[in-house]
Amino acid sequence: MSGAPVLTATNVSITYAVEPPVEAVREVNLTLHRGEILGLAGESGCGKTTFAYGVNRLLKAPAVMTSGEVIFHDADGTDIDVTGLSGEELRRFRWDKVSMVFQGSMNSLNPVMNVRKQLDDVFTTHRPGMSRREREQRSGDLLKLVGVDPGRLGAFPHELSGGMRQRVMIAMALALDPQVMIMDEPTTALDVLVQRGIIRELMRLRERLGFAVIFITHDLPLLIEISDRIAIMRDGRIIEQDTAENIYRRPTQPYTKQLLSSFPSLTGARGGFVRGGAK
Ligand SMILES: Nc1ncnc2c1ncn2[C@@H]1O[C@H](COP(=O)(O)OP(=O)(O)OP(=O)(O)O)[C@@H](O)[C@H]1O
Repeated sequence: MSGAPVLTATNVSITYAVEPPVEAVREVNLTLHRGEILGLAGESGCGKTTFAYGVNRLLKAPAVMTSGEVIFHDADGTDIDVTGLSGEELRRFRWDKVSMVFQGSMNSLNPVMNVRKQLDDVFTTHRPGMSRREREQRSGDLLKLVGVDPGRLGAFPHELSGGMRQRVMIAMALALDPQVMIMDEPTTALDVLVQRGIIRELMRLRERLGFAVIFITHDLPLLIEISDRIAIMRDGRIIEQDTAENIYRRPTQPYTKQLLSSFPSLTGARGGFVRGGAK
C-alpha cells in the first residue's frame, strides 16, 4: 500500500514563547509515505496538534518552529521545502498539496453561505480556469463522494447535522485532490455511529484516491484499526513508531503499553486485533 515518501519532517521542534516557554514538539522525525495512513497517538497536551499545525505552516505566535525541516515530495518529482514557503506559494501549497480537517472544522463553515458557494470559492481561488459548469459538477461529485446528497448543495450549515457538516468539510479538503490529508480528531465531536460511518467512508476514499493521511487522535483502538503505521507521542517527542500490528502486539515502550492498557476494548477478553492482522 505505501510507497515512496510524500512528506518528511526532520528534527522539528516547536516552542510556545510564553513565560516559561513550552517546548511542545521536540526533535520530531516522521516520514509519511504515499498512500499510507500514519496514526499519531498520545495523551492530550503531548503536542500532536502543534505538530500538525507546524507541518502545514499554520502556527501562530507565540508558537515558533525553533528547528527542523518539512519537505513535501510532490508527485511530479519536485521537493518543496514547506518551511521555506511564504505568501502566495504557501497559499497554493495548502489545500492543493496538503489539506487538513480538524475536530472543529464543521464549525468553520460560513453560516451565511450555502454549501455550493463554499465549495465554489475553493475552486475560484485555486482553479481559476474552471468554468461555472465544471465547478457545479465537481461540487456535486464531491458531496456524493463523502456520502451527502448533492441535492444539499443549496443548504446552509445550520440545515445540516454535525456529521453532514463534517462530511462537507472533508469534501472541501478533498476538493483539489491533495496528496496528503492531515486529520486532527476529525470525528471526535460526533457520536460513535456517525464517527464510524465517516471513518469507513474515508478509508474507502483513501483506497480510491490514493492520498496519504496523518491521522491524529487519542483514540488508540481506532488508530490500530485504520493505520498502516503508528507513532506514539509523549511530551513532544515520538517515543515509538512501528506498524499498527507491532504497536498492538509488540509494543516496546512502557508508555505505549500503558496507553494500550488504558483502553479496555484492546485488552479485554472480547478485544482483538480488528484487522485480523491481515494486511
Ligand atoms: N497558545 C499556547 N501557549 C502556550 N502553550 C500552549 C499553547 N497552545 C498549546 N500549548 C501547550 O503546548 C503543548 C502541546 O499542546 P497540543 O495542543 O499540541 O497537544 P495535543 O496533543 O494536540 O493535545 P489535544 O489532544 O488536547 O489537542 C501543551 O502543553 C499545551 O499546553
